[in-house]
Amino acid sequence: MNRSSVRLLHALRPDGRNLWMVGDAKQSIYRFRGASSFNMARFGKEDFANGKRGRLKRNYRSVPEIVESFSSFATTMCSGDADSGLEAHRDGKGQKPELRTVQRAEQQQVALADAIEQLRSEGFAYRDQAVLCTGNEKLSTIGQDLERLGVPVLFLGSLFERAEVKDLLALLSVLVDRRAMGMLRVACWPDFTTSFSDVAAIFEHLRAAEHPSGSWLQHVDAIPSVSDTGRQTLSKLAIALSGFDQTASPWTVLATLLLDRTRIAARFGVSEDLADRTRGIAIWQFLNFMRVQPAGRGLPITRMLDRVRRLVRLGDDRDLRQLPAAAQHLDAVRLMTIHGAKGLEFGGVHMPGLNSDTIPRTPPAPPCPAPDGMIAGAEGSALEAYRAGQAEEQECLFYVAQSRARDRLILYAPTEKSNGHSRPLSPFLDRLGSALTRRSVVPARPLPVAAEARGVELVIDGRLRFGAPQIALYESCPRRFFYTHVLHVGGRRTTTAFMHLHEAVRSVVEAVIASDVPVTEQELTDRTDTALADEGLGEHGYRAEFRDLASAMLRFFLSGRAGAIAEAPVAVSINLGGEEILVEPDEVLMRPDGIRAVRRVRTGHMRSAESKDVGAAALILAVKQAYPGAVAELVHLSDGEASELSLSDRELKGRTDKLSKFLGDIRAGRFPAEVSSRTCPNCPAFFICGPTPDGPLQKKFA
Ligand SMILES: Nc1ncnc2c1ncn2[C@@H]1O[C@H](COP(=O)(O)OP(=O)(O)OP(=O)(O)O)[C@@H](O)[C@H]1O
Repeated sequence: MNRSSVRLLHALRPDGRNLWMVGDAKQSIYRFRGASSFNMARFGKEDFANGKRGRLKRNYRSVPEIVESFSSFATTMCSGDADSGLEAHRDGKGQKPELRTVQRAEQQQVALADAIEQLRSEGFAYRDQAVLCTGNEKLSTIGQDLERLGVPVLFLGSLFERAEVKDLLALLSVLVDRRAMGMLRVACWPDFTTSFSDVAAIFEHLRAAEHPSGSWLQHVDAIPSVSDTGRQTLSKLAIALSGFDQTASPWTVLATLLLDRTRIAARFGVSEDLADRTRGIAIWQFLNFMRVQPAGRGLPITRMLDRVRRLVRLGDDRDLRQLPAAAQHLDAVRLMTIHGAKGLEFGGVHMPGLNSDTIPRTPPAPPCPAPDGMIAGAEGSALEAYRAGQAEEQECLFYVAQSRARDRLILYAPTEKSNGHSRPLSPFLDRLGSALTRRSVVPARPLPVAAEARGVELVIDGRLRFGAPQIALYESCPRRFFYTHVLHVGGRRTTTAFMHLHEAVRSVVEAVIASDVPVTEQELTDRTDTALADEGLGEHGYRAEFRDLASAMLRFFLSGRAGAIAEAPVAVSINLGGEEILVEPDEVLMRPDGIRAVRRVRTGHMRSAESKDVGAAALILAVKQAYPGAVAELVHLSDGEASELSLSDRELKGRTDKLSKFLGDIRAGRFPAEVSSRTCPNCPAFFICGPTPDGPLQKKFA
């Protein structure tokens, strides 16, 4: 119930006669669409005066032990009161809710799988058990872990992040990507298994000369250093894709490939394995998505891929997460968000992650809060109202989750962080009173490692050598670093006009640094215009705005050089345990105050971690080594700011140790992905990120 629904009711029935409303303030979890317990509280008073009010006190669903647990919690909730408890209608022969603690996070999923099997042996079918979490990302990980542990789950998750769908996206991308990075995944398909060294040979071949996208498949004999088996498999792939090129329709390509030219769809169709059935459903859902694509200009596959990125970035793929009704009969554990489970009930409910950093969660302040005083019934500023509402909703979520359980409720929490420090339990647990039993469990088996988390068998000839910005990328996502700087396939693909603007500014900056004579105002204007035109922005609808932006950035750049003497920047090589980090300052200035500044110039904005990351540490180390007494500066032209880097000795030591560790991890082939639904859709490797082909990969860096 939100304010709009109250107003609508008012318009329909101003006097409130014959209106009947039922609600549970303790289950108000729809704040994001304006529903709150406040609306319920005033419904029969202010909104429709003189309403009669009653309380429903009997719970028919759960065993008394579980009712006692959430009722005791309810009496302490913001939206509850001393009379919030319920009486159980069922007989009291049930089991108390349990908290099962494990030491480390990865043991939690094993404990969960063990408990699911235990309940099954007690007579609760998989389909009568649910795992509830607050968010889809967590569910996705749990779902994959449970499948690896042999527990069938009913959960699609984000369709485009599912392995079998990514496999298909990667295959389609091979037709439109000149560098064919999708081969990394296609080479892992049972139908087209290709060794890592053969895939690396394809990448090498495509880098050496320009080939129209996908055309190389018709000439596999021309690729040097591919093994005979590799050639045979690639010919099979060429036959499977024959007749299709970069202009093909994605639906036709996949329907033909899956149904006519391979046994892939048939295999999923006849498989008895529940995980295969879910994969089949995901592919069916994906094909349906592809069949109807909005009209537009450009290559259909590229357009579809761009649309997928957009949908995931905006979280607009929600409809595609829904399982079709036909899947509901499958005997598999339900994985749901608490929001998704509202209104449902299960014999056994499992709730992992009962830690203080998970529930209650304190979300960051909203970027655009409602104006103060706008939220009816709220006290304090808009931000305080937001915080209070969030705190209330976290309690409600926990209440809803518990009250889904008919017979068994099992909660889980790890007690140790990955660094060995203790990980506090959720404060909500203490509010369940004596209704909760607690025990710590030690699962007998380990969690099997996921295919994509396995290391890469990297054979490195000589030492490692990376630039400072490259190693900084390893810090933000080791997997992206692997694609970009080890395999050299992850470069930027689609460039926007805005990116061209930055390229134009960059080229003027480089020209200014390279030139010995100071630049006049007129020259700067001319150079800016030429650079913008070279980048294809001369006729752009926003050319005037782009020109203003470029001029402001370049003026700021020149103002930083005023009165300083520019020296030729030299690259500095830092040796770390025999490996090498190369730092190339953009410019070195002797300032009028006699201080030398070694500067890194970027056209964009400064990222929040940039002044403290390992790239910054490498710049400081380079300055210490080659320019004693100088200061290191990060210049960001979009911010109009130059910031001097300062790391305490302790911080610098920490970052240096980190740099050494990263180099060690790279040598050992460790490239875990830093998965985030916010940043991943922007990554060039979004569609291919995952497992790598079998076999060793030879590399030489220095
Ligand atoms: N009078 C009754 N006698 C026996 N069982 C009942 C009765 N009313 C409801 N139940 C059972 O209790 C359970 C909960 O009922 P229902 O789903 O209608 O409640 P609810 O208030 O909508 O629950 P929630 O809001 O928590 O999802 C169901 O299994 C239902 O069959």
